[in-house]
Amino acid sequence: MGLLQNGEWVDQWYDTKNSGGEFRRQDSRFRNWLTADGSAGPNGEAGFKAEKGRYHLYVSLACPWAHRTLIFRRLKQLEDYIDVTVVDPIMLENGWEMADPLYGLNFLYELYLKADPGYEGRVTVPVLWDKQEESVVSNESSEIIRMLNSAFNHLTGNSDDYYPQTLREEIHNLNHRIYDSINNGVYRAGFATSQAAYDEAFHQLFSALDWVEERLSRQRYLAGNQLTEADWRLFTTLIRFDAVYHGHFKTNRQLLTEFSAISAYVRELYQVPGVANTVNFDHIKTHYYVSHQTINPTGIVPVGADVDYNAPHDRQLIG
Ligand SMILES: N[C@@H](CCC(=O)N[C@@H](CS)C(=O)NCC(=O)O)C(=O)O
Repeated sequence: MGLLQNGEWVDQWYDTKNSGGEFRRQDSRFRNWLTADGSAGPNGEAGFKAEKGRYHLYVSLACPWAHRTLIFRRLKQLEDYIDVTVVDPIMLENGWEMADPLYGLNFLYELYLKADPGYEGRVTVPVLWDKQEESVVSNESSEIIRMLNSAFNHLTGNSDDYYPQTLREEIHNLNHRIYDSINNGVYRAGFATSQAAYDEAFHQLFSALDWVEERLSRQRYLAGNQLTEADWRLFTTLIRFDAVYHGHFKTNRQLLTEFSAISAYVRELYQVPGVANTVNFDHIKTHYYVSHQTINPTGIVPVGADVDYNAPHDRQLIG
């Protein structure tokens, strides 16, 4: 685990010394948008037009942020339009490693340097790469899924919409609360290096999960009766919860299987056609337990319970 400084890779764990033991996530730096006609998106530069075969996704199957982009690639039938490289699950002193099909690189940081030799900071997945410009379109999953949601519709004919105009305000509110307390909340608990920082993250996480449980016991999806990006963003954290976060990140007030609405909801999303193929528990468990040596120095991967995500969910009875 490390970062780029002055054009060099430096092996370094997260620095929590200046923030009272709190983990603070670095903002993503590449923020352009791929659009149907190549016009500029909400931020970044223009010139990234949706085209078959032009873009490549670098993902980790372990990573909840990267997982979102794989789900959208599948739901939006983009497999023939955007190809994918999966990095190795174990991330140690060299950061993410891979057998790169495009340039024969071994490390993801080399790709970042190719895009920008002056890049400073952490080297993260997902990366949406433009083969034509040989640069990164975006390394921010929340924006990549919005691009995939609509930019290729005219090419694929798939107009399924997970970010509908009428629900946007609701989706923003949900995302805001869920990002801080749940998606990033599990990391804030797991990477905390002071009791106070851990306690705060732990309580925020479970109070948010209680709120989600209550909501999902009344309605089928987070924003009502329609499946939206807010659900997919939450799903990739929930599916990792019992296998990894509960033990490894010490988010152990209870297992997710002990929340009845949430666990049925996770099963429903898991059973959406194509989604189960994007979930790889082997990569998920190996990555966290083996890569985070400061948290789990023995590198032993706990076996855990066998949860049947294919069991009936009966969510169609709600709402
Ligand atoms: N805000 C980013 C976060 C991406 C991220 O932090 N990915 C993790 C893996 S789950 C990573 O690559 N970490 C490497 C590091 O921090 O050095 C997004 O949503 O795309």
